[in-house]
Amino acid sequence: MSENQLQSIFQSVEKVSKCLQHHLSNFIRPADNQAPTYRKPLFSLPSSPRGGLPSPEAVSAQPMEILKKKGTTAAPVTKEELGRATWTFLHTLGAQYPENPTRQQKKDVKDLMAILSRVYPCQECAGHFKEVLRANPVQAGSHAEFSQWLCHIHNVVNRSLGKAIFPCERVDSRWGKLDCEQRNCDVQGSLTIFDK
Ligand SMILES: Cc1cc2nc3c(=O)[nH]c(=O)nc-3n(C[C@H](O)[C@H](O)[C@H](O)COP(=O)(O)OP(=O)(O)OC[C@H]3O[C@@H](n4cnc5c(N)ncnc54)[C@H](O)[C@@H]3O)c2cc1C
Repeated sequence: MSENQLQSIFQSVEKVSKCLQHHLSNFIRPADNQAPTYRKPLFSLPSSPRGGLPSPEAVSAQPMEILKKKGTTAAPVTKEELGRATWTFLHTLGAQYPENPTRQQKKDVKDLMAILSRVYPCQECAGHFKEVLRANPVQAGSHAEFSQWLCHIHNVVNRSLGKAIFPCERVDSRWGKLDCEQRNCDVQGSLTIFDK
């Protein structure tokens, strides 16, 4: 391949990179009081020799450079933060769960709980959750059944941690449906259980 062809390929990549950079800047914003620190494309042609080719080090170092400059190096997540985020996910799933779930939807939430009890990224919690599921098999025949079951198992975990028991009759007022324009996020249930 000639040097001109290579040059043309890298120019195309640079264009895509600039476009990506523009989109990424929507996700990695500097704090309000900080000036933007990084405006180069993720992948750019240096004005140095090597026939216009960027060094591999320069390319691979750029994303980390962005992270360092933006001060977004990850801090460890606590067990409590992980727990709150997971319960938010699960109760929101319960709030969105349809009145008449399809067979597939019922299977999916059962599988999800089983998988969660295996891969939950806190070993002690995962082991505990496995026992909770064994003693309290998933009930997902309807919205009410599933959201009440989630409330119940959350209370089982609460009790084991010495936390207050949540009144499950209030679960629908604590955990609403996802706030989404024109209910675009609603999960559709079947009219009959034999749809799928
Ligand atoms: C599957 C799973 C297993 C876990 N196992 C362990 C474990 O073994 N050991 C451990 O230390 N931590 C465990 N955790 C984390 C623990 O449950 C808490 O999330 C964490 O201690 C933070 O508690 P919190 O008091 O902030 O509120 P959380 O218990 O996280 O609850 C968040 C919010 O949910 C609401 N809420 C509380 N109870 C209910 C309920 N029954 N129904 C509906 N809404 C409710 C309240 O408004 C509360 O503020 C587990 C989490 C999950 C998701």
